[in-house]
Amino acid sequence: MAILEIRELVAGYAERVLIRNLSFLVPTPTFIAIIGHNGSGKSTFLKALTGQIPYKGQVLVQGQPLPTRMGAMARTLSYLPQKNNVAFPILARELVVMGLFRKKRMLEPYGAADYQRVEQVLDQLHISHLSNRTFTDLSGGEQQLVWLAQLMLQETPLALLDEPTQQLDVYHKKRVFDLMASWVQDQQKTVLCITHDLLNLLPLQGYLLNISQPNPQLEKITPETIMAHQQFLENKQVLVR
Ligand SMILES: Nc1ncnc2c1ncn2[C@@H]1O[C@H](COP(=O)(O)OP(=O)(O)OP(=O)(O)O)[C@@H](O)[C@H]1O
Repeated sequence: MAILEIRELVAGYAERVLIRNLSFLVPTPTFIAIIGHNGSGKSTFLKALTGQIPYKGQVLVQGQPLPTRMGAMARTLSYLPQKNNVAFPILARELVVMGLFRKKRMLEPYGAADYQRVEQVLDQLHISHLSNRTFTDLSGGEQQLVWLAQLMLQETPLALLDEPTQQLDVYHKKRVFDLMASWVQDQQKTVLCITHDLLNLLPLQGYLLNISQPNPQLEKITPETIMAHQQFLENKQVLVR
């Protein structure tokens, strides 16, 4: 049974279809880099998968349609949007621990073991020093890493990430791509990640999905395919749909 199957997905906004008849099948846990020009519809695709905008077609995870109830969806899928705002001062570790919400009963407090898990993921991201800092005081890149830590705690079979490395320095970019590779290889997760950092994909195993192409299809990541898509994106104008 396929881990993920997308059948004839059509999505977009009023009068503006951005994703047209997209179909692909992912047989085993894998990494998929979603690439394409600004405005080509990458975030729109993930918004459709997370039920934030209406779509036509089918999305099957382990043979089952994605649940529409938020609680049930949270067991299958974690999602890191491109922008995520917090309007109140909260310690980084308190934001991260919320990644365990679906494992808790209503109003059940977080305990020592939960905070230990938090410290583990902060350590994996090499940001243990941020644990006790006020989230709203952190830099853009630091905040991005804290959100990633929260997503890691959710431990869902499918993770959707919208430009998780956008604001990161080269060290943390590499760290995050390495971690995503390990979620797939060691934990059998399927990761869909929007990115403009094509060169960071070179050491990874998985697939590219170029949403700027007229009929996007999965292509195996190899140095040759990455360079071909890099050139395509550098030279082709944005497709106006
Ligand atoms: N709610 C909306 N209503 C109408 N149009 C929208 C809406 N949200 C996004 N769009 C438009 O849809 C197009 C695709 O947007 P989307 O965010 O999917 O692009 P993207 O490929 O993720 O781009 P980027 O690389 O810049 O993040 C853009 O032209 C955007 O202006």
